[in-house]
Amino acid sequence: MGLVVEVNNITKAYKKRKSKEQVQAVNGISFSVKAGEVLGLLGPNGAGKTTTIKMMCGLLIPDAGTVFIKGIDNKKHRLKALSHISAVLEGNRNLYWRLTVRENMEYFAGNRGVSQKKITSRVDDLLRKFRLEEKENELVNRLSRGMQQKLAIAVAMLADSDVILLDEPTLGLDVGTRHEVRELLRSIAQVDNRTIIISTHDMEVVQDLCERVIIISDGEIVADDQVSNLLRLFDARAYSISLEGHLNEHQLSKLKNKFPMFNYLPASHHSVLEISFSVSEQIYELFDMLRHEGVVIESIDRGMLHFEQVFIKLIKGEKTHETLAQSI
Ligand SMILES: Nc1ncnc2c1ncn2[C@@H]1O[C@H](COP(=O)(O)OP(=O)(O)OP(=O)(O)O)[C@@H](O)[C@H]1O
Repeated sequence: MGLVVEVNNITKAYKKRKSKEQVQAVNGISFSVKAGEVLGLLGPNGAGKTTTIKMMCGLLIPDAGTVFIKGIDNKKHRLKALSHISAVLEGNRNLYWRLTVRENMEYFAGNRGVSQKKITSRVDDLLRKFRLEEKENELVNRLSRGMQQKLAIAVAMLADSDVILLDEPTLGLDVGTRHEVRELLRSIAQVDNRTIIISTHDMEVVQDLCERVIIISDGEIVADDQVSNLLRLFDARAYSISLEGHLNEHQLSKLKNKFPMFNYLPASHHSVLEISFSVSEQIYELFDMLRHEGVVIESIDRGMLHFEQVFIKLIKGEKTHETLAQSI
């Protein structure tokens, strides 16, 4: 499979408004994306995800580094490179609020080069697929946030772009609409075999949709791997340990000093320690410590991890990209 997106060592600093200080939003990020890949960009607030997306779709020019879309430099041949991209940015900024749903679709279809003959059938098709037919004559500013978001994604689907960039597609949506948007994205990814890059805080989007995830923290990549690999790697080191009786304050603080990532759940006659380790040998250190403190272990089970916990570990610097690669 060919590379559709190549991001090479991009950096971007913003000037703070009132001072001369600079914020280094993106600090030397490189990655490439293959045709048909669904990639998640994850990171805490202010990590640099939106800045990265904006540099990919030509809304911001990197201070250094290059972005190639289908082998075309998006700085030197901006329009040609961008003809392969559709982007849905935060806040549905790509919609005209005083036009109706259908008018928006028709306007953008023409704008993205869909031939006059095909516009009606293409728009009808997408309105049906996105379940927006009943709202086709509604002004966009009267739509709910979820409908606006669905329309913004439908608009991005009008052109047959090779790459779809989505910035926070499920932000601020209720549970039902979030689910619906996830299902739509899944069908787009599966049926159309397009390259999709999604920046998100929504772990369900990552776990359900993305094959691969890049985690950004402070403008740098801290992990770049298949979601399944990351889950497996940390899953093997997560345990749920049932203890006789309860731990006292002193024992808890000793644990905290040595193993910062644990959950202590006291029940009536026993307690449960949910704990995960950065290296598996640490479990023996835990056994030693518990034995030394006279704590009796009732049972040990393998813990279940959700991607959210993996994410928190990576952000806390438990593993870097290099060490992850070595340990897989
Ligand atoms: N226009 C701007 N002017 C100055 N600083 C900015 C501007 N846009 C972003 N920043 C700063 O750059 C850094 C990266 O911001 P960015 O929006 O790319 O992060 P993000 O990962 O998308 O965050 P979030 O998840 O909160 O949307 C942050 O420190 C942010 O405050």
